[in-house]
Amino acid sequence: MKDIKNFINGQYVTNVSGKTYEKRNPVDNSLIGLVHEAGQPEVDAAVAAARAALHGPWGKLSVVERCAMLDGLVAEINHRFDDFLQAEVADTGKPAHLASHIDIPRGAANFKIFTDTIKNVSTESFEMRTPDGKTARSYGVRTPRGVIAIICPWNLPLLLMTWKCGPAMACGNTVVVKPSEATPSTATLLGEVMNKVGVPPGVYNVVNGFGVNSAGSFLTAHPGVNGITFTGETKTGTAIMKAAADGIRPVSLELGGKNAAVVFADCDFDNAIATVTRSVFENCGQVCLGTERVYVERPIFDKFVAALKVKAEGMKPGRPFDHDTKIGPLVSKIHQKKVLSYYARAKEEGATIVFGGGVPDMPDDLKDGCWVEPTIWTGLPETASVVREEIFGPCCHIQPFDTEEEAVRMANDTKYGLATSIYTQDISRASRVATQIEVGLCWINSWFLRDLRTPFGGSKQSGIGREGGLHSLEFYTELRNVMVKY
Ligand SMILES: NC(=O)c1ccc[n+]([C@@H]2O[C@H](COP(=O)([O-])OP(=O)(O)OC[C@H]3O[C@@H](n4cnc5c(N)ncnc54)[C@H](O)[C@@H]3O)[C@@H](O)[C@H]2O)c1
Ligand SMILES: O=C/C=C/C=C(\O)C(=O)O
Repeated sequence: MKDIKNFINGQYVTNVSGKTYEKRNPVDNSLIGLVHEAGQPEVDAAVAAARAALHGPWGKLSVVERCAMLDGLVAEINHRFDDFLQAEVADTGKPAHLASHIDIPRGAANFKIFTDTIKNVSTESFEMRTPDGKTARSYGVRTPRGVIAIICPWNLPLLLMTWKCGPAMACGNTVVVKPSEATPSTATLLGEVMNKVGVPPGVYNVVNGFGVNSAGSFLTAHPGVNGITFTGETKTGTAIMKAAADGIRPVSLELGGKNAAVVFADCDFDNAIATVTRSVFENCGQVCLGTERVYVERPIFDKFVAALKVKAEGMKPGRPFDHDTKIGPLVSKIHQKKVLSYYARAKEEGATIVFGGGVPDMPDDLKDGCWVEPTIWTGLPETASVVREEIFGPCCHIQPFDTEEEAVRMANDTKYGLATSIYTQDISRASRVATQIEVGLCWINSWFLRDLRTPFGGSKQSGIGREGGLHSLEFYTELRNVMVKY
């Protein structure tokens, strides 16, 4: 059984309170280990260590020296690929082939993209004539923002944590990470790698625990934190934004979504089916960019529904390392209960259940896992709960449409604005629709393809700010203007 501790000032520590909580395997509900919950003392110690590290050897490194150290981190994460894979799969239950193609490679890539970016960043300079006839020149100076609080969700634990840690550290900040209570292992494991490559103590810290009245809220309320970057539910984003207001700390928020796929009759049908299958069911539907609303032009509606049903029927649930496993469990019993409540709601509201809607019949040794069936609904109005509210499970509602205007109107009819995918071979129409959809991320004939230099983030109630490439500098650095007269 694992003993999952906090990582503060380069040391693995438990806590003053002695409080622990169980981490269970979502596949079969077996006990993975005990997590030592960080309380106020541990959060205080982590923030103090991060503050001290800013003024120690870390703060004295040049950009090139800092990036060289982080490139060593990239190599060591790749060297310990299997350790991270085992830890992530144990925490989440996700299929190993998914984690080995998405989650773990991004753990390294999310540092590499920012060491490459930061080494080549310039700032602007202007010259002006002064009133007394002399000259003045301005130039920009970027400095680290300071101690960054990083609060992460459970669906892509290593990917989403390093997506914040990478730019934060490449820009010279120090960090205190609060992983999700459901998935503490990879963030905690990364501490070993930080020590191995010589990242000074206090630069990277991990406090495990929950949100309210636990490590999460202690961290966001801490006056020693200079910025908060958060990924999680929109309602949590609201709470964190309120906490950040005291002391006027900036936030970067990646929040919830209720993403649409818009499928036109002229699409490459096989590509559309294959890609929507991924965007609905991949990671057991636990991807913020995932599709829960599918709009299909009427001439191909029946054909599309039938084809997606065949894909859902082929989604064999199973253990992460079984080669024929196509879908894993949800991350926890709590989340399984939430998703099943929406399955029940859809039935009550009169949905046609094309496939799924319940719990799969699992072998005895897996029956206690957090399993749900991949599910497809049709026949509901746009006002139905499963069409309006984020479920974050392997399910979608498919709605026909007759005109482009109707499709755009329905896709935009949500408080969220995270991601959309559009399927058509008419590039003019694709561009026309993409510029009307109110989201931060729009894929055409594709989904979840990522160029890490591009701006990533949500509109409306799906987030604040953009992270990726140069865009991350806005949050992770302070830009100072210096003017000299001569
Ligand atoms: N936009 C994105 O890039 C993105 C990516 C992944 C997940 N998400 C969203 O995250 C949600 C699923 O993840 P989740 O269930 O872990 O989200 P969540 O909001 O319940 O928790 C996220 C993190 O916040 C912490 N937390 C909760 N309340 C807090 C508080 N008051 N103060 C400080 N910390 C607090 C939790 O402990 C956890 O570490 C979904 O809504 C999904 O859409 C968004
Ligand atoms: O579940 C949400 C996925 C988010 C993905 C990213 O933040 C990324 O690919 O950088």
